[in-house]
Amino acid sequence: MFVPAHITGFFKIFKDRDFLKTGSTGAGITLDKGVHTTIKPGNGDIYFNNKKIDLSPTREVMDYFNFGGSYDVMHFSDFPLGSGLGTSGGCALGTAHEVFKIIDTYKIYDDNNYNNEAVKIAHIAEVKCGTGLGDVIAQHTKGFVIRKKPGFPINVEKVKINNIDDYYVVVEILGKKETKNIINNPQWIEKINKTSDELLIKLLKNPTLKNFMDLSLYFAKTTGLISDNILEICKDLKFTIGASQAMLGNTVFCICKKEDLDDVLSILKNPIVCKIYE
Ligand SMILES: Nc1ncnc2c1ncn2[C@@H]1O[C@H](COP(=O)(O)OP(=O)(O)O)[C@@H](O)[C@H]1O
Ligand SMILES: CC(C)(COP(=O)(O)O)[C@@H](O)C(=O)O
Repeated sequence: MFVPAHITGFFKIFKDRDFLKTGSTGAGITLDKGVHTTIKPGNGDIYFNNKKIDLSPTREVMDYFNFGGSYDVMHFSDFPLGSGLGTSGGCALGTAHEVFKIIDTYKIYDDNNYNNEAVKIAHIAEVKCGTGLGDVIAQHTKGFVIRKKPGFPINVEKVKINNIDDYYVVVEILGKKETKNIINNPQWIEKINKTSDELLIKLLKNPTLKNFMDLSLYFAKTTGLISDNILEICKDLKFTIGASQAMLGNTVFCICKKEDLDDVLSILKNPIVCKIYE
């Protein structure tokens, strides 16, 4: 199962005793790169790019199904963990889908039921582990996704992108950032939430990629989440549709048209070229 990476530009945090009501509002885009997950008979081990690790959201999904003992989960990811590209969410959602395929060999569930249950299980795993709030819902929806309400029932707007093939998303990963250190910190929550309310309204009024990028950079700067280094890179990339810091990572991302791609690649040191994935 392939689950696309997801870049959040801006978001607001909602915590609730009910994990299904916990989540985030905000906006982001999914990419044609992400994480492929398979499951095979084994000992309950988790592998990430062939390295055995105990990845908490994946473990959470396996435990939900009491799946620990007899299968291994293999994640093959285009991006490292901790880069603000929804990799943990992709691992959780891919695991949930693959487990469903195995446990329901008699097709008791119809595909739509699969989908809904897999998304809920993966979302709960992310929220419980502190590794995400809205990625799974965005990765399930795919494309340019505005999340209007947190958690479930899912309430999102999938924005139609005309001439989607004209756009490139270029990312550069400059380091790691643990999501849980931000979304569980009261000071950060306060900064994030007082900034993001107006942004959602502004984007819904003018749902363009340009406006998304402008609002994302405003969010990254106003909350203080953006690093000085990434802020400088974003200034160098102002000729593009827009550039900002992927939330929550130490990663810069920009959206550009094909005619500007070579100039972007000349500025970034280790660029990864992606497309928007719907
Ligand atoms: N080597 C590792 N072993 C176990 N867990 C890891 C390892 N490297 C990263 N992780 C975990 O992966 C998760 C990454 O989630 P997150 O910070 O949300 O990053 P992302 O933006 O990739 O989703 C964190 O819980 C982190 O502790
Ligand atoms: C921004 C974030 C809270 C974390 O995203 P990541 O670092 O990619 O796990 C995301 O889950 C969201 O709610 O939009």
